[in-house]
Amino acid sequence: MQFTKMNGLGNDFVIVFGEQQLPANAAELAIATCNRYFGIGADGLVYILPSTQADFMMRIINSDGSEAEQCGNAIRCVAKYVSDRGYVSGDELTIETLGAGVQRVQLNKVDGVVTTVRVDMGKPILQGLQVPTTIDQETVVNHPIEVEGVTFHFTAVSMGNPHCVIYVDDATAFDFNTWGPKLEVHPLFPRKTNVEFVSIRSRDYTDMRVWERGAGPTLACGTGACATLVASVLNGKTDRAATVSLAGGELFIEWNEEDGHVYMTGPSEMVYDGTWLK
Ligand SMILES: N[C@@H](CCC[C@H](N)C(=O)O)C(=O)O
Repeated sequence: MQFTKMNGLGNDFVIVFGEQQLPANAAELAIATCNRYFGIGADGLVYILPSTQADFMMRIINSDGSEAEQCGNAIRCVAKYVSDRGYVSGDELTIETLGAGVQRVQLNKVDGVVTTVRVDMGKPILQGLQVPTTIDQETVVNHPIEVEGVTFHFTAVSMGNPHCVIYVDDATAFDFNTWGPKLEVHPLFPRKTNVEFVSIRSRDYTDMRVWERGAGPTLACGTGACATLVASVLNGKTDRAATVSLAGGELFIEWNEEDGHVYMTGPSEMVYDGTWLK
C-alpha cells in the first residue's frame, strides 16, 4: 500500500489515494498504521475515493479503528494532496464526506503549491438529539455534565461529528488528559464525543485543547475549532469570526450570519511518501 504522511497543524494522517472503495479491513489497517511504535504513527487513516456527487470523497478512520463522519484537518490535507499532485486544476473543488455532505473548498496557493485551504464546513447541528446527545432541546448550551462528582458545563455542537465544548480558566494549562477520556464516553453522548476545553482571550481569539473521540489527545481538531467558535457565539463569548489557537497552531473560523455556514481556514502539510509493507 502506497501512502502519504500529511498533517493539519500536527493532527496527522496516513493518506491513501487510488482505491475505488473503502477496503473491508480499513479498521484493522487504521489501528496498525496509526500505531506510533509498530506502525507509521498517525491520528487517523484517510482514504481519498471517487465520488458521484463531488470531485472526491473522503473517508476517515480514527486510530482506534472507528470511522468518523467528518474531519476538518483531514479535508484540508485531502484538498492539498489532490491539487499539488495534479488531480484537480483551478482554485476550487468539492469533497464529499460521510456525515457532513459535500463541502466546497477554496485553495490558496503560492507558486502553484497549496499553502492554506478555506473550507465551507456547512451549518452546525445544534438540536440536542441530532448532535447526538440524549437531551431533547433545540440547543444544548451551558448544560451541566457530571463526571466522578465534578460538574462541568458544556455546549453541544455537531459539525457532522459530535463535540462537547467546555469553558475552563486556562485551556493551555488544563488537565485534559484526565477529563477528556471520561467525557468522551459520557452517557449523555450516545455516539461518544470529541471534547474541547476552551478559554477566551478576547472576542476574536480563543485557546482550545482537544481530546478526540477515537484518537485521544491530538495537536489540533478542525471540526473542534468550528464547534468552539459556534459555542462561543451561542454563549456570547466571541464575535462570529475568531482565531482558535490549538497546540499545533492557529485556525481562523467564521460563522457566516447570512448563510449560517461555518468557514475554516488553515494550513496543511505533506511530509513524506511511503510504502506499507505489513
Ligand atoms: N481531527 C479531526 C476530527 C477527527 C474525527 C474525530 N476524532 C471524531 O471521531 O469525530 C478534525 O480535524 O476535525
